[in-house]
Amino acid sequence: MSTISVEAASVRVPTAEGDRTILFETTLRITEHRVALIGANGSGKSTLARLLNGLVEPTSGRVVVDGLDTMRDGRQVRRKVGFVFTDPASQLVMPTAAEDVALSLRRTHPHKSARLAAAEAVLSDFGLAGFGPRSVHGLSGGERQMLALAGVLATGPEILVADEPTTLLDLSNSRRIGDLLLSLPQQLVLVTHDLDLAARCDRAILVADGRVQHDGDAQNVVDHYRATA
Ligand SMILES: Nc1ncnc2c1ncn2[C@@H]1O[C@H](COP(=O)(O)OP(=O)(O)OP(=O)(O)O)[C@@H](O)[C@H]1O
Repeated sequence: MSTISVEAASVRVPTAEGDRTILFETTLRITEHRVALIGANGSGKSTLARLLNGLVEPTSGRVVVDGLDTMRDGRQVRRKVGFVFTDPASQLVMPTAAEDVALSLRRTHPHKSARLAAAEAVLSDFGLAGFGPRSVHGLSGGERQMLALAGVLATGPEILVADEPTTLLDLSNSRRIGDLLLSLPQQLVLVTHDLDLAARCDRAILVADGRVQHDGDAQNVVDHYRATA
């Protein structure tokens, strides 16, 4: 597994009332396979998750993934750390399912015909066999989320950061995607309000008011959150 180091990182953002700190000086070392970020709405989970692949840059401190600094080595970090958004519409940019996955395969498959064939294989791996020609807009929420996940994983990331990837899904799709995420060989950092899913991770980090409030064995942290929320 990779080592993700958050070193005294804080995030401040400008607001109409002046600068506001949304993540206070935070230090974490993540080496576990599956780590959940949990906590109330607006506590800072997404901000922390976005720091890990450079989508958000620390105002002070730094974030280092296997020796790569997210600010200095942003491109390499983003190649290593894939990010799945809550709303798949944020990342499905091509008209059809096959073209969308093919876009992720540009680097590994420079020739178009081989790329489209590889995209069909990826779709099939994710239970979307035959979906290639379909418009991404005509897919169900679960199918779209699966496609977004397939597209990110097709880029070959070593680490996957997923920000509430099951929130928009019905019970059955949310279970399906949750199970899939936890079964991935990649290291996973999962922002979630699904505490049962969080408890199945190797470690959970509870964020409250821009600070890490509790950190450790996932079941213990989830139990603590349930008892105190
Ligand atoms: N760019 C920004 N400018 C101003 N405020 C921001 C910005 N990004 C985040 N915030 C604020 O920082 C706080 C933490 O946001 P964040 O999205 O990290 O929370 P979260 O724990 O992921 O919440 P949720 O569970 O609701 O998704 C919120 O109050 C949010 O409004």
